[in-house]
Amino acid sequence: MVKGSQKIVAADKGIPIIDMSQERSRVSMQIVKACETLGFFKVVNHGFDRTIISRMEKESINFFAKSVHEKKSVESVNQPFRYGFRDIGLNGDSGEVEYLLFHTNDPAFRSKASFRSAVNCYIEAVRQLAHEILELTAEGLGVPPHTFSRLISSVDSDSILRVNHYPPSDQFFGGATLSDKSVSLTRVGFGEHTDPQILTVLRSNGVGGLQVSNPDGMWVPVFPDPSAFCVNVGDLLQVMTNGRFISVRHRALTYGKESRLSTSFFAGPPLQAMIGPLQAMVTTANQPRLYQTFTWSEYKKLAYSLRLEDSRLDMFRTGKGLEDP
Ligand SMILES: C=C1C[C@]23C[C@@]1(O)CC[C@H]2[C@@]12CC[C@H](O)[C@@](C)(C(=O)O1)[C@H]2[C@@H]3C(=O)O
Ligand SMILES: O=C(O)CCC(=O)C(=O)O
Ligand SMILES: [Fe+2]
Repeated sequence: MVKGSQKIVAADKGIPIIDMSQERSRVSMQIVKACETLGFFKVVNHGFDRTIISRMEKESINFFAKSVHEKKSVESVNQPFRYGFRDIGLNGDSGEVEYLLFHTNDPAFRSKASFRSAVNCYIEAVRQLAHEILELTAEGLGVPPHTFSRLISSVDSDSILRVNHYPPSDQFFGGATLSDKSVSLTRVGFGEHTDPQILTVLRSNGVGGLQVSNPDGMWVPVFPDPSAFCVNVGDLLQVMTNGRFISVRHRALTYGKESRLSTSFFAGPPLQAMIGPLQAMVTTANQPRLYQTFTWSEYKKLAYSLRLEDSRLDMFRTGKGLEDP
């Protein structure tokens, strides 16, 4: 069931599509604007090696076509990095989705060498793309270029790769099937949430399902474009920009006749990194400091103790006790 009365507007309405082959200063200005207005944009002409994408997609399709027993056997001991089926997180969330989660510094899983190699190559390439987007973001904001990117390029950065597979609506994993006429064909694949990290870089096959919430409170379906990457601001970037950027709420629905495959890279900092509003974002009386400073480890622990749809950032607003000295 899809709950809530939030209206849905036309696909891609208000979603910026940024051509990365333009002059650098234009790209960086457009990125900043997109992060301020929606917290979400697509990038095209990004230079990502297409063979890396197609290998990753082919291996993922082969993997998800296996039996559940085989899929479960890839599990590493390194929880929560695993194969998951319907359950999301550890606090009772679920959806019409199965997935693989890897820590990018140790994507250890028991699968064939060609899949492991495809995953490793993809991680390196998508990390570089995230790095480039974060440098452009810093340039657009007029802060030192490595302000954000250094956090994700450190050897101990805590980034995650997630591969999601959403079944077509006639093959839902749980509950009623198409033969039950009273059942809606639209289900929640991945419930509404924000991503806790700095930045997410996502791509999908040509099947739709992703929706983002716009500032008018409408859901905007994201038109699927396998040649583009979708980028969304995460909670930490909202904090570092002192609320100037929006950590966008988003969800994935499943309603089509075909399987949807999405691959997301969640760019996170090292666990002990201190995260707080940048000085440059808190200078004037018009921009009072909105958030406390905390470590990513503290924030992550809180995020993982809550439900998917919970707003965690509110707990780190200033004026909530625990102020910085
Ligand atoms: C319900 C949850 C799943 C999640 C951990 C959490 O407790 C809240 C944040 C969720 C999320 C959303 C973005 C990513 O998909 C994810 C891997 C992340 O870092 O935070 C998931 C977590 C998860 O699936 O374990
Ligand atoms: O599959 C998608 O398009 C969205 C998935 C997502 O939001 C996530 O994995 O955090
Ligand atoms: Fe997400």
